[in-house]
Amino acid sequence: MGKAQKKTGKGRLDKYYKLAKEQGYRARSAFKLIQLNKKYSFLESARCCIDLCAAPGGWLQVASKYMPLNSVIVGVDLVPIKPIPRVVTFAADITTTNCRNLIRNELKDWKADVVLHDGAPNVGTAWVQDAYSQSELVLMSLKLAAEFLIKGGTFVTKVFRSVDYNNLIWVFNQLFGKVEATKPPSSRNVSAEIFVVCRDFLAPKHIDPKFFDPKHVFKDLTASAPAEEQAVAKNAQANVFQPEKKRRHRDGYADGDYTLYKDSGAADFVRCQDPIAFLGTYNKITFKTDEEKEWQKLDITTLDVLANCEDLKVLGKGDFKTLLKWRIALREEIGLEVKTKPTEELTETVEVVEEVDEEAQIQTELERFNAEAAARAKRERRRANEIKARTIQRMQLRMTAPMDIGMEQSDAALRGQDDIFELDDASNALKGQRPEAGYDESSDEEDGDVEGEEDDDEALDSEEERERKVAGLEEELDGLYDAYREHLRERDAKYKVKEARKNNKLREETWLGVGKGDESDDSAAEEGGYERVQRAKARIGEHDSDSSDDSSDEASEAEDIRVAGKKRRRTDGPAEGPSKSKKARTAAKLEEPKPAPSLSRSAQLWFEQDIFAGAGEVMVDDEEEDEEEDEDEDEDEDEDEDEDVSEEDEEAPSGEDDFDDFEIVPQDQDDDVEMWDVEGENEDEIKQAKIQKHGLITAEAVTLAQALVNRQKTRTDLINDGFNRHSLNSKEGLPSWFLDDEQKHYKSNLPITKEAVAALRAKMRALDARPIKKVAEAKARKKFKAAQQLEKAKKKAEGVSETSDITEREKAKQIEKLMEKGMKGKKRKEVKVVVAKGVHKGLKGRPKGVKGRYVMVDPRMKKEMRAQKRKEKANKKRKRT
Ligand SMILES: C[S@@+](CC[C@H](N)C(=O)[O-])C[C@H]1O[C@@H](n2cnc3c(N)ncnc32)[C@H](O)[C@@H]1O
Repeated sequence: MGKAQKKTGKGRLDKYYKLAKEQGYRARSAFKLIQLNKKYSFLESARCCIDLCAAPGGWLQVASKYMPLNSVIVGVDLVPIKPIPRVVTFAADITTTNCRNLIRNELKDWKADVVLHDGAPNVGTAWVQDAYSQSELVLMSLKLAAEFLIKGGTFVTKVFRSVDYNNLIWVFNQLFGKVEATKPPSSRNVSAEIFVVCRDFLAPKHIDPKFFDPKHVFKDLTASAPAEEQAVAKNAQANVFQPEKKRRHRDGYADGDYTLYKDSGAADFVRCQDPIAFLGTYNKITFKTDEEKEWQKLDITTLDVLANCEDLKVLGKGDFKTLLKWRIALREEIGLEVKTKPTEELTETVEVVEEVDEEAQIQTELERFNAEAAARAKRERRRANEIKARTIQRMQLRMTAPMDIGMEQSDAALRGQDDIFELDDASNALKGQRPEAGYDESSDEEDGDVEGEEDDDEALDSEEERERKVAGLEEELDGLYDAYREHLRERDAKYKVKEARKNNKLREETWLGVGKGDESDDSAAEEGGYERVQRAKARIGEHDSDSSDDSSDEASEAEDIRVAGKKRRRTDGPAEGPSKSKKARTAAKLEEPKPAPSLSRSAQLWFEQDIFAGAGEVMVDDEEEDEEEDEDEDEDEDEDEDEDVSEEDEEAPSGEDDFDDFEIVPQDQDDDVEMWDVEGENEDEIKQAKIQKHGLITAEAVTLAQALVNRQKTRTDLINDGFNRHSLNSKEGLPSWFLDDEQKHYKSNLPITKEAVAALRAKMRALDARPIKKVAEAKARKKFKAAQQLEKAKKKAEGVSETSDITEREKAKQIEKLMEKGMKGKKRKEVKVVVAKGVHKGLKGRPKGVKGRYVMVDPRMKKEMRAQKRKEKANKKRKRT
């Protein structure tokens, strides 16, 4: 610590770091002592102070500033401390007698009023091997304090939140009248450090040496060790059940365990009694020993399993399940888990020796015993399952916290000890069939069973047993996951918004296909998209053959689709051909009775998809196009496209032609308005106008438009493309966590071409290049002023030319000057920038050799600002790539 550390990240930007720099303190920690002293005022009245672990000397500086002038201040640290006025320093280890002697020599028979300790074991490669942990260092500093403090003196020390904390406080209380723990504002919240101010030293004549013996203090008072272990196990379980949630080490690190990264051998995982806690604790499962390497080659050790073992911290629930299943299979493979044989098999062994009457009797006895034991085991299992189910239900009803279940899980884990029993006889084998994690789906079926019936034999099958174990685990994980989500939903408003957004997005992303307009969403969802399209096509085809028939609902729906489509098609049908002039087309359109702009529900569903967002521009309306004819360069494109469309229409068979007659209407995400809503007419127009104004704004829409324009695709192709594996996915019966995962990672790939992205980018760049209103105004002002100045100069020049008392040559010179001035405008006064370094450092008043206006700049600030700009630039680049 004594070494100057590179102040980067949090340190650099920290307010106290800057303050320390400004005020000349060697370390930001100086403010901790200032704030502690502000609260307890122990420095002002002190005449002698010892600072243990004092390098680089921040606290010593504070002590020297706040203590009376002629006071004695002694600082000790492993590393030498640069001299500080009025302060004596030593380089020594505070845990050694040498250090004690050095202080004694310095103080003679003086006693210290204050002993300070801000030590932290030097963090380095030897951290774990360091003989003295932080708590031990505190105890050692307390020992020195007890030796040098005056009665009523103050001892200030830094401790870390850890299991030793309470023990230390207990010892402090034995030696001091008042003990208070506090965290000064300058101590970072992320740091686990707390400062304990022990006042009113009791100075007992005899102090029990055990108070300073780490082994004794931390052993005798460590009553909380089992509790801590439990907490660690609980945390570990929570890591598995809720991998998304990050936990803080509120209790500090486990004693002697200061690393975040932990790995462990596969053998430990397979043999441990609490696999869930194991998965939550370690980062990696390794295969180092010969035995483990053998396991790696087994068939059950799939690539998935191996990949999961690599980094446990990134796994989801599904991955954890895979590992748990693998563990069970491996345990069976190596004989740790007893593969329980069906009772029939066991009985057969006895049947071999049937001749002997006595043995037959034994066999019947054994059979009876087996059946009884099985029934008992089953009853127990059922009871446990009922309790578990009830708890999960309670949890879902928010009557109990997920933590409770976690605790039960640990109970279950304890029960897992059954696994290690070697069951040699039949009865033991039957007892050992208790599932590892309680809740069992099959329990409901079993409820109906008559105990001791023959089905029991089947239930004892080892495969089934394993299945049940896995099912139990899965059930439990699912229950916990649901509860966790529920809990999140309750607590986090943002989560609700996220969920809502997710649902909306889901609606957008799903390719819903075409269904009956009057069908409810639910029924539509049950049906495959393809069938719906086929039916819609068929309906439209029917309608074509009899276009005047408006009696049936279906036909009227098809008619509406057709009429709506006509509104869009500038050619008004294939018969008119692409060559028809715009005006003629417009006239024809005006003659036609204006159709209702609304779409059938099916069309709405279809065009709600993201891919059609902004596509309205492609299907530009005649009138609108005419209006903007002269200003929009996209227009040509539009025209081309429309011509394509009409050509295509000509080629298409009549049924398909009519089906193509959809109007592309951009829909609001939440637009659940009925399709026949006439009021929506205006709204649609507004939306169309918006699209017209802003153009295609998504890369998907541009891609589609380009594909249509380049004749790479027809609209029928696009519709057919819409039916992919995603459109017919059934989500029935899938667990919620799986669906959540799917939503995140399993997404349909909408086509986006490089060209489309480039086109959009170019459009955006063109937009960016346009000056904003203010800039344009400023430029105009500048121009106006320049013109005014020129005008003025001209007038002056005229005046000069009219004067008769100077020669022509002088006149010409003066006019030239005036015009030059008028052209250039007013010159800005230059401001010289003077960097406050070298001879200019700390200068007051005008620097030497600098004339005119000047500004002094701090070199540090300049550097920092440059660094900041550099960082921002790098960040932007990173984001772009
Ligand atoms: C956080 S720094 C102290 C900062 C100091 N209070 C200041 O304001 O400048 C902790 C110091 O404890 C010192 N240290 C750690 N173990 C020590 C030991 N056994 N004896 C003496 N100093 C020790 C380290 O060398 C380090 O300089």
